[in-house]
Amino acid sequence: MENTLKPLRDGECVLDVLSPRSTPRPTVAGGVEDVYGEDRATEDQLVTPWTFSVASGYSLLRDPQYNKGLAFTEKERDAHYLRGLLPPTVSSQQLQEKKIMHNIRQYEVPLQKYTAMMDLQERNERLFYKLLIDNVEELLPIVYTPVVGEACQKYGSIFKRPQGLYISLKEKGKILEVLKNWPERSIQVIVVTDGERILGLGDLGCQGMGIPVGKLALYTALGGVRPSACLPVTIDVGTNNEKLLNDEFYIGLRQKRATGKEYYDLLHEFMSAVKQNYGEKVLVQFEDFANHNAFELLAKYGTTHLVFNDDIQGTAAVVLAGVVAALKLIGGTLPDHKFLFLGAGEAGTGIAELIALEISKQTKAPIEESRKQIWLVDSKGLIVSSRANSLQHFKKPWAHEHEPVGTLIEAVKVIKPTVLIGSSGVGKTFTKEVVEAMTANNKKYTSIMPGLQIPLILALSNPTSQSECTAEEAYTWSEGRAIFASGSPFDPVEYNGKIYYSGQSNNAYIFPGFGLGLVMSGAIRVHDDMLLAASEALANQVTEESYKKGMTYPPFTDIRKISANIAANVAAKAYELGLATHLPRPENLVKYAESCMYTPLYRNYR
Ligand SMILES: NC(=O)C1=CN([C@@H]2O[C@H](COP(=O)(O)OP(=O)(O)OC[C@H]3O[C@@H](n4cnc5c(N)ncnc54)[C@H](OP(=O)(O)O)[C@@H]3O)[C@@H](O)[C@H]2O)C=CC1
Ligand SMILES: CC(=O)C(=O)O
Ligand SMILES: [Mg+2]
Repeated sequence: MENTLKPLRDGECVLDVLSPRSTPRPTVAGGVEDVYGEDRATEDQLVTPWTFSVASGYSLLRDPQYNKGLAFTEKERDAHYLRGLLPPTVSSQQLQEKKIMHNIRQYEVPLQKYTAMMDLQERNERLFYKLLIDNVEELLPIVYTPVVGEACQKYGSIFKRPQGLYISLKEKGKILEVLKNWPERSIQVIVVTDGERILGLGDLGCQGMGIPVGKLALYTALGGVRPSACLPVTIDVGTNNEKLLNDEFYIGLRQKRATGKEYYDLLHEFMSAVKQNYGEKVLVQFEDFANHNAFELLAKYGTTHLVFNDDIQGTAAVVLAGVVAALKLIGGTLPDHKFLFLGAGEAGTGIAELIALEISKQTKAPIEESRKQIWLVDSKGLIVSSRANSLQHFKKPWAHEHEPVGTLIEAVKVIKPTVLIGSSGVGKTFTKEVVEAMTANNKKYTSIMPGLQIPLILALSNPTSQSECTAEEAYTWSEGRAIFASGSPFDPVEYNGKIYYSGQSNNAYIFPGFGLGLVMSGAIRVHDDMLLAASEALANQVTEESYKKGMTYPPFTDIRKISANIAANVAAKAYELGLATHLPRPENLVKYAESCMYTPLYRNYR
């Protein structure tokens, strides 16, 4: 029998274990003798967790990377010791997909659909990705926002098997060894969280793991990065969430969050180990860190590592793309518009800065000038110069000269923005009064040019429960005038006999293609111009059909093509900036991106 052993790590040796296939001896009870004596061991006796790894027979069926279930052909069943381990039927991948989609659709509770998808990922990776790619609009809300939010809240209860690396304070001093415990060696993309700001749900500690797992599933399904090159990581420094600390099923460290030096030392050890283990070209995506750490980590590691903060930078690129695309519907040029944000954290200030950068590029005015048409409201009201001394550093550039304004509704009335962006993480904050005031402010434009649809309202906060308003509220309260998009998806809405479609303004449009562009060009650093390149590529993919529906984003059904275009534009910028190391530059970068993309079709086994 030919057993194909998985590659060993450097310095490892094969233990000459007894294969269960070698001379099994019948026992009195009619079973097979327990050659290791494990079944007879008591809890107090030490035993060795013997294991062997072969890509054939029973273990092949339990290896999600290679398992094909009923799709193993007759020939493969013979060649790989599968006879009798499967029922006689041979299915196609299409039939398997049809069956599982049918089963998933039977579940009424979204979390059941989520666990069904995670179980599939654990069982048959290629089938999981085939489902996700072919049914992206239906399954994205399950493996990603909003359902992944609920999954994180209940992660301890639904936890079955680890899907990523858990690096806690207990691993301090050993992080390089911990990385080596992960079975895959050639990692290209790491998504890491410390669980402190999971979507708009706050501190979920170690249970934030659902986010890197979900984001990386999208890296593969939407961006074509192969699954074995993706590594989800959760850094566990404790949690300040009392509910979790008192939950008997909580899976993380039961302590308050470490801060200051202890926190930064652990993060530094992690970042150093990552570079040492995977090299300079591994992409580290920071995800859902609280803003008191996120900006600092990005600034610190942006000059030494290939890092990217999705919440600050990915969100900025997706929103800029949506606004630029929306100009066809709302009229004017980007510099003509006035922006008001509710929420001045990672997403809010990140978006504001990229919009200001793009305005500066277009007007050739200094960025300080461009910032003046962008206003932000935080939990204490409008950010104005009289507050400058008490503001966090990332808010300071937005402290414009103005009287203090305490509430959003007052700010809408005095600033009179054409674009309103919600990035506060607090649901229901775009009230009827706010949407009506936005609409009234912009009535004069729409009456002069009836073709225009103003205002543009983006309710970015996730999951759906935290959305600043619903699509129905936006359309109804604006009497059908608003262009609306949201971070989590909403179904089409009927208002006054017309169907209104809203887009999903979510960084999921950007990070998979952005990451692919970095990986395929061998980029060593991220540059703001690459974000502008990604944003431009996305805006250019919005079709006439989408515009006709009032949407400022292309459909997710086209996402692989969109990601290839984003990747190509990002890679082109990396080459132009001299930050690409994969030389020579491929001539046709879109074709090259497509050729790099993982496809989930089954492969034939010899
Ligand atoms: N659609 C998408 O692709 C993305 C969506 N998001 C979503 O955006 C939200 C915010 O994320 P992020 O920016 O990282 O979070 P941060 O915690 O960094 O920022 C939140 C901001 O909202 C402000 N805020 C909180 N409550 C209120 C309130 N009641 N009124 C006014 N302002 C308030 C905070 O004010 P203060 O500073 O005074 O505390 C802070 O400025 C989350 O729900 C997240 O899911 C994030 C990234 C991408
Ligand atoms: C989408 C995303 O990254 C967030 O809500 O945090
Ligand atoms: Mg995020």
